[in-house]
Amino acid sequence: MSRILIKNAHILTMDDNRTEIQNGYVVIENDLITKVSDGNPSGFFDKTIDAEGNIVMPGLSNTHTHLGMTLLRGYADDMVLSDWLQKEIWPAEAELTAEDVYWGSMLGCLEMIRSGTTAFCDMYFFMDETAKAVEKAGIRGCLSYGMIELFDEERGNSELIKGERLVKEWQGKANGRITTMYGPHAPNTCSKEFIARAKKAAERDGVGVHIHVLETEDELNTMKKNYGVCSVHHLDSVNFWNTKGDDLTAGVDVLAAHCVWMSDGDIKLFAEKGVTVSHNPISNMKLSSGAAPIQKMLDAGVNVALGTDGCASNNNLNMFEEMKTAALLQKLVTTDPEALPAKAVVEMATRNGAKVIDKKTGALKAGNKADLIVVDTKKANATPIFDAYSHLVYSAAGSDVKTMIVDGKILMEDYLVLSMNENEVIEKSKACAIGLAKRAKDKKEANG
Ligand SMILES: C[C@H]1O[C@@H](n2cnc3c(N)ncnc32)[C@H](O)[C@@H]1O
Ligand SMILES: [Zn+2]
Repeated sequence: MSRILIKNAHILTMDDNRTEIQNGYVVIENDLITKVSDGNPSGFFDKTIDAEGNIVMPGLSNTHTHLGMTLLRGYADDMVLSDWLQKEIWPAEAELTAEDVYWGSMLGCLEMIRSGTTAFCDMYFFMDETAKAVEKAGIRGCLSYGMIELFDEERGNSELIKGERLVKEWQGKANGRITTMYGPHAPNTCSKEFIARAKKAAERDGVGVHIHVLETEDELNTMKKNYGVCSVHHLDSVNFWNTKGDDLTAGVDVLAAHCVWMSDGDIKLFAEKGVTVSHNPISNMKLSSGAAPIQKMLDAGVNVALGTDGCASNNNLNMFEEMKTAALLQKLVTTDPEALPAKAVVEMATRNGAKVIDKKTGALKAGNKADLIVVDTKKANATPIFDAYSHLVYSAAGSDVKTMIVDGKILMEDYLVLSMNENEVIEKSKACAIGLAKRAKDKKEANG
């Protein structure tokens, strides 16, 4: 058995009581937390980490990513979503290879480790490669193959097979660090019949579903024009939002990314059904998609988590930036400075996201999995700290994350990443990105 002690910590447990402990310690035995307390620890430890008064908290959960897209960081900016996807991103993605996605995913894992994200929910292609990267990097990943049916039944059949294969092969692998979901892309790229089939498969396999919904006003208008209802009600007619399953036995998580154009009725429905929303404020602002009504969702009792979206629309995976932006955006659009206070944002970025990834993460307490970070407070931007939540949201940087433990393993210690060769990942992913961009450009020119 391996025993790790983290001592002299300013602990934010993020448990049900949001207990905050000054001068506390955490004991980790193998992959689990066995004690979180103040006072003096006793016993023998294989490894002691002196937190020196730094903040120790659950690792952050990035609940909406397209990790292989990390290679497309900065590939096409300053465009409207439909043009951006159809004219730039999808043609480039058509040139992706398995090797590209492996190194893009490794790069994404590296960036997440360096900025405090211990777990993420992904939807992309060549997912075996992302799974291999997660296995190697040591973090936690909830992976879905992005199924784009395009209202073509035959294409839908083959997409569903790919989605199923990921679930069958990877669910629970890497000591449970890898989990899976079904990922029907969106209600304006997939028919509701197809999305309903994906949901049924998820219930059968006991895994969740991950979808984009009401990201743009254009989606809302198109759905209303074509079906007479918005995306949320369109999919409610096939029970897509039910988290209990048709037979009310097998509960599955439903993760809805963006949710910018939600009506009050949609919000009420999500609260009743127990849907988790992944709010992606930076991507929504960058693509001018709009501002999701997050304070309203929280008031209605919706479980709202936070995500960065892919690296081509953000353009990074830094959850500290996402936290600050989320808070500022709600204050701006509601003209209410009390909207989305710092503590609520930290809840979104930790425990709320953890609910759809692994229910034994997202809070530091005995019995939970040991997924945590140490945030360095010996910094100018961390002086003084009157309130730890305020510091994390309004002043801290991703690069202040000093040490990370996932599943009881130290992935980064004192700013040194231990689970991969950082230079190799940067060089290999850069070479892949250059090759990918060149193939995409050549193809574009050949097509005139
Ligand atoms: C899984 C699929 O989702 C696409 N994708 C990436 N970003 C977004 C977004 N903001 N909205 C919709 N789709 C997106 C990826 O480019 C991939 O094609
Ligand atoms: Zn997305």
